[in-house]
Amino acid sequence: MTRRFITFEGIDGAGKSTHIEALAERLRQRGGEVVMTREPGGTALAEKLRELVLHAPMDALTEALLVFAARRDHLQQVIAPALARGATVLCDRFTDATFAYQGAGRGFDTGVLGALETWVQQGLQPDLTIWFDLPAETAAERRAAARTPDRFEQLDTAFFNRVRSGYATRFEQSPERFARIDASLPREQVWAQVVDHLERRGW
Ligand SMILES: Nc1ncnc2c1ncn2[C@@H]1O[C@H](COP(=O)(O)OP(=O)(O)OP(=O)(O)O)[C@@H](O)[C@H]1O
Ligand SMILES: Cc1cn([C@H]2C[C@H](O)[C@@H](COP(=O)(O)O)O2)c(=O)[nH]c1=O
Repeated sequence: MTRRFITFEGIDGAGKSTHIEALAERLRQRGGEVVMTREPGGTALAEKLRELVLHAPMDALTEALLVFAARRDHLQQVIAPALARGATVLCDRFTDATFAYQGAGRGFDTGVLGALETWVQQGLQPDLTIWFDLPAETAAERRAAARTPDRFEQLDTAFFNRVRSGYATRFEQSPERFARIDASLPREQVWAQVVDHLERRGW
């Protein structure tokens, strides 16, 4: 069975969650185990760290260390075992989010983030990263209609413009790994782009 590690990225409110469940269903219909998970989170320990990262005041280094600590536990307990048994793992956010939010958004040293990435992941990278890209203003309008904001969602458009440019930098560094989706379009057209990228890979 083909093991695949697919991650979903984008600024808050980009529309990732809307499509992950549908993609899981599509892949299940083709046979094989599909594991849906998220970061920060995905294990009991990592979900506790998620609560802190999303709600407790802290500086950018603390934030970066906590998301990587959560990631290490998640990789050890969930992602690596699932990939080893041949499952497809769909993960709502991964390390590109750390470069985008803590790196570009908060201004934290990306060299340090790169060192942590190497230590924590030991070379493991997603096979495909679906990046839901849209203007910060559009995402803010969607979030406003949807929910109570957490620590990140309270930040201004300038922060989310930096986060978006952080994703663009990661995209430029590894274009073969990324599928960039125009997430400003209506849901059906966003989904059609997701399917098109999978079909291009024969998935
Ligand atoms: N293409 C779309 N057009 C208009 N609204 C959308 C579209 N896709 C999703 N939405 C709406 O925008 C809001 C945010 O979507 P969603 O929760 O899927 O985003 P997200 O990227 O998972 O956000 P977060 O990462 O912050 O959890 C929801 O209310 C959702 O219904
Ligand atoms: C993995 C990761 C996440 N974040 C931020 C990005 C979001 O604002 C939240 C997660 O919320 P979501 O609704 O589940 O998308 O956490 C981060 O700053 N750094 C990271 O590495």
